[in-house]
Amino acid sequence: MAVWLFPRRCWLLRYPVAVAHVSSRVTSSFPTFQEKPRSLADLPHVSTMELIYRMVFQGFYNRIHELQVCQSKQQYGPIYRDGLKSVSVSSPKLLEEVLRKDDKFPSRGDMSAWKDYRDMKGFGYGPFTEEGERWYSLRQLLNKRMLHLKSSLQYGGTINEVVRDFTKRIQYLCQCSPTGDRVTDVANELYLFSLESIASILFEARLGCLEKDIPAGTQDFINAITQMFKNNPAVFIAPKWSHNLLPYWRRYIAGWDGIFTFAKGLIDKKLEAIQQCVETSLDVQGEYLTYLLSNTDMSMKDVYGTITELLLAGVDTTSNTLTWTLHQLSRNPEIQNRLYKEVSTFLPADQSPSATEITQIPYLRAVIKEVLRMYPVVPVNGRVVSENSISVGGYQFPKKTPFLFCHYAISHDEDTFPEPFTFKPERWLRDENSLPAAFGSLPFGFGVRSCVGRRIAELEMYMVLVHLIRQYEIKPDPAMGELRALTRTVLIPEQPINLHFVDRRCDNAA
Ligand code: HEM
Repeated sequence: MAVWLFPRRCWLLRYPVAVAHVSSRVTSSFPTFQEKPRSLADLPHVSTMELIYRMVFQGFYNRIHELQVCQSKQQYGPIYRDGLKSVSVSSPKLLEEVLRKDDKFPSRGDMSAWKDYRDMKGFGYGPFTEEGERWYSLRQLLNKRMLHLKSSLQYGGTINEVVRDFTKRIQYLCQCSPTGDRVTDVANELYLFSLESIASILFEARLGCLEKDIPAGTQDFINAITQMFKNNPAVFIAPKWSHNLLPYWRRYIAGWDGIFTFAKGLIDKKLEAIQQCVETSLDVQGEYLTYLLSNTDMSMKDVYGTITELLLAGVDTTSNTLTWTLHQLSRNPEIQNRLYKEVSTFLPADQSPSATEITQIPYLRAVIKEVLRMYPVVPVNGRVVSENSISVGGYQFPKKTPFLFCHYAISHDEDTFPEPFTFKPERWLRDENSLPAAFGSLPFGFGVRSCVGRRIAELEMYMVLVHLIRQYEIKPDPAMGELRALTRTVLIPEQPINLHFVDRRCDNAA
């Protein structure tokens, strides 16, 4: 069967992706710009059978990012049809071509699986699911209090408080460990941090994720998110008629139920508090949720949809990026040391740095940029360009062609990033003219539909890193071997990561 599906190409798959030559120079059927534009039909394409074989029998279902590298860089070139009716794009130049021709109200494509749940249960759409002019108005509203640098800095105090509790928790976990410095499953701890942090901004309330015992409702919510994301790819890929026949749909719906029940409970509680203030003529105090709730254009069902989507988007993304960061720093002591020195130079010791100070440390920013290049937390993204037919890479595409952006393959392109599998924050420190191509790594997306939480995510990540690095030297677990990534909608570590947090104030820190 393998021979039938991959007549002359299957040898490629025997090489581990991490060491394979990855270069956008592999442009087998890529036309030069002098040629007459070709059409969709001229593109190299993956058959649906091949895709199924790769996903199911070769196990790429969980490693879609690796499949991007195999298919786009080694087999089909930087633009091809991917077996699901989309056009895959995997070079910085082609990505730029598509994004610069994007619609006024960009669309990521079919979100019907997410919409179906909201329609079934009577919830409104949030920034992910909303489209067209309604999406645009919603984004205008959300951007004001979240995306603009000045407005995001106002959350510095809230995040600092959560970070302080997180470092206390790390200290407690270390003390409980047999060696006095070990934290097991760091990803889980960072997940709790990210959830506590984004919830404290959105709901203006603490959830208790960083306490010794996590409240039961919070744990149910965490489990519900995991369940929804785990079943999400199957729901997107499988035809609608199969939903009620196979178990994934039931699990998917149960996951969403848990997510919305939790978010709705917190929103309703806040609303009650606001109503009490109004009834007793007290000033209504608050930040994000209060701002949305007091916006008369938003119905309650839209508030539920919006806050829930913000909450969802703000947890796995930040926590996984932080997990990969600590993993890389533990494996690269010289980089960690440089970061420690720079942080110590920029910030006065033993003082909680302000949000403004923290966003101005070049090496800290470079470390996060490099982590997001190596592990783009959203490894696949897309656009459907509906307004005009467009030409990309010398091919002419009709309106409504769905494009899939292979961000993992793009940010591992050898021509843009020499030694793409090596962690080198210095890449991002050069002067503006010699920085890597702008579209080589776009972890937060591009344009008006890019990540609304970017500023908050950066602030959270910088703050927690500064606190950790000032207090601890982070060392790897010697028992841990190579660590691969899995695609679970976002890019996650394949196995739990344990780390040693050696207190710098003790003599045993190197
Ligand atoms: C490391 C952290 C994060 C990364 C790498 C990240 C990345 C992304 C990416 C790639 C997109 C799609 C952009 C596009 O299509 O062009 C996106 C969208 C989005 N992100 Fe983030 N994100 C992060 C954190 C957050 C946080 C903390 C929040 C919430 C406060 C958030 C909320 C959203 C929302 C609501 C959207 C949809 C925007 C829209 O469609 O209008 N993200 N993010």
